[in-house]
Amino acid sequence: MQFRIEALDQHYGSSQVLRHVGLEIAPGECMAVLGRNGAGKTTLLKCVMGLIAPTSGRVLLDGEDATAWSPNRRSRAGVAYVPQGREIFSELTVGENIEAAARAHGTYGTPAMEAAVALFPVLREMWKRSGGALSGGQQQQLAIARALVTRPRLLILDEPTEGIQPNIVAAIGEVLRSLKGRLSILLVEQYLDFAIETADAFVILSRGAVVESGRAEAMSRDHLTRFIAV
Ligand SMILES: Nc1ncnc2c1ncn2[C@@H]1O[C@H](COP(=O)(O)OP(=O)(O)OP(=O)(O)O)[C@@H](O)[C@H]1O
Repeated sequence: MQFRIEALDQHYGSSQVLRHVGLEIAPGECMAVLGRNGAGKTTLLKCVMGLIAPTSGRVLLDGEDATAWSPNRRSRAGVAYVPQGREIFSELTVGENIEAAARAHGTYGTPAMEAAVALFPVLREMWKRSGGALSGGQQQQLAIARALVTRPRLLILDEPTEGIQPNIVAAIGEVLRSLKGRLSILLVEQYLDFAIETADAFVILSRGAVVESGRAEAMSRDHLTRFIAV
């Protein structure tokens, strides 16, 4: 998907949380958004998904102005969002979580559903367990698979590595890298090594504004660390 944000402003009451944020992701690439706590990263993702309306600015999906679209319409247009904290249905089984998403998007029983599940072998093993019985890392894998079942063309991830054991972080990183080329990824991430291994481009937010952006190969680890070190 061709994805672009133009001059996005967002306020909570009188406090301005996003300031003229602009960015663009080339089809099939991963952009990582870095920034300290409270920089506005989650707010930015919510504006992209349509969960909150920006005060001004535009969100463009394949060149179309989607700023006023509902989250549902964005989802049908190919945007999938994995929020921080994952928000899977913990009362439902792993299979039911996947199948509900697939039914809602017309992919139930299709190769697309099977392919999304196959990316995380643990999900088949745990198919009949309730979502709430999974470890945090397994829940994150379920949340990503559930997003992928919808066949997105833009995948939005809010801190997918947060609080997750290293071997699962590695598995998630491998999956994201394998998806590049087929879909675009907007990744908010505090874990710098993961972002460096995964992203093609970076945007750094500070107090709601983009203070730095560029191709991954042009940004050293030391340079990036300066912006996110507390
Ligand atoms: N619903 C809300 N009402 C008022 N202020 C909010 C609300 N949500 C977030 N904020 C404030 O907006 C600012 C940006 O928050 P946001 O969650 O987007 O930052 P973030 O970069 O994602 O931070 P974190 O890494 O801690 O999640 C913060 O100062 C936060 O306190």
